[in-house]
Amino acid sequence: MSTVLEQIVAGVREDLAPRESAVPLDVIRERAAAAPPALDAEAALRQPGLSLIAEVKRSSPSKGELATIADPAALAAEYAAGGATAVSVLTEKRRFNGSLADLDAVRAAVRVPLLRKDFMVTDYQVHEARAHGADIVLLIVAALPQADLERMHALARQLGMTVLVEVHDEDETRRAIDAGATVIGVNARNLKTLDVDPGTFGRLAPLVPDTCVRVAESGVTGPDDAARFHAEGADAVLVGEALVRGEDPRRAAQDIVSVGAVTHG
Ligand SMILES: O=C(O)c1ccccc1NCC(=O)[C@H](O)[C@H](O)COP(=O)(O)O
Repeated sequence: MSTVLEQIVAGVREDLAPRESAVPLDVIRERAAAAPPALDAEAALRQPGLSLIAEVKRSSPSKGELATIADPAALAAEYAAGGATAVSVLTEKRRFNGSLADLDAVRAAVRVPLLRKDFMVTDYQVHEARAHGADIVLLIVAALPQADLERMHALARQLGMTVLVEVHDEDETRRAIDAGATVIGVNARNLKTLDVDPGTFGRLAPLVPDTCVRVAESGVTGPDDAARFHAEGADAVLVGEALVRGEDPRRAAQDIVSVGAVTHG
């Protein structure tokens, strides 16, 4: 029996085929090269305090529909107004009900760095992310053989993007470091079983070199969780469900960002 992650990746590959036919690799490459330069998301995430990567997430395999989000650009603008350092846009269609059109709409609406959140398994998707204005791409170690991880990491860096390399266990953390990752996301969610273990970040963060940006991903329900991850060494938290389910996403973003507020003087 295949895992949830394998099923998602199989669907992603199927959905990719018609896009590759409509816009061949050499064309998407040219579009990526012609896009306005990527914002330096890594530098933004390295600022003192706790950074928030706020996610536009309609649905998920674990929870089904989370929020309708008729206007992803308006939601992203609220996140940015609330102090989010970056906005993550899920572009996977089948399980998350996202799209590249969402990424385009958010790109047009906000000036903060944008993460294309998808299941990246080909170089084509990396060029595609850049062509649609992404400043950050996610590479999930569990979804990639090491050679692909290293090649796609290098490609995204060549295109000027920041790469968020996602891990869930010790071996994946070592593989991320070997691939040259400088921004490592520890996902509390096991993408094979969907179980969320809040202790994952605390266990793996000490294995991540101090030179890397450490991001705590998944299961952050609000400022208390964010404060705990910050105390355990997180430079940033990636939050989806808690923000999209709330009544006031700007306020919810502010509450998380204020956890790491740096006081001067
Ligand atoms: O969210 C899921 O159920 C999920 C299932 C399988 C693969 C990936 C999944 N989520 C992607 C993410 O990494 C999260 O959207 C992100 O970390 C935010 O998580 P949360 O704050 O718990 O919504």
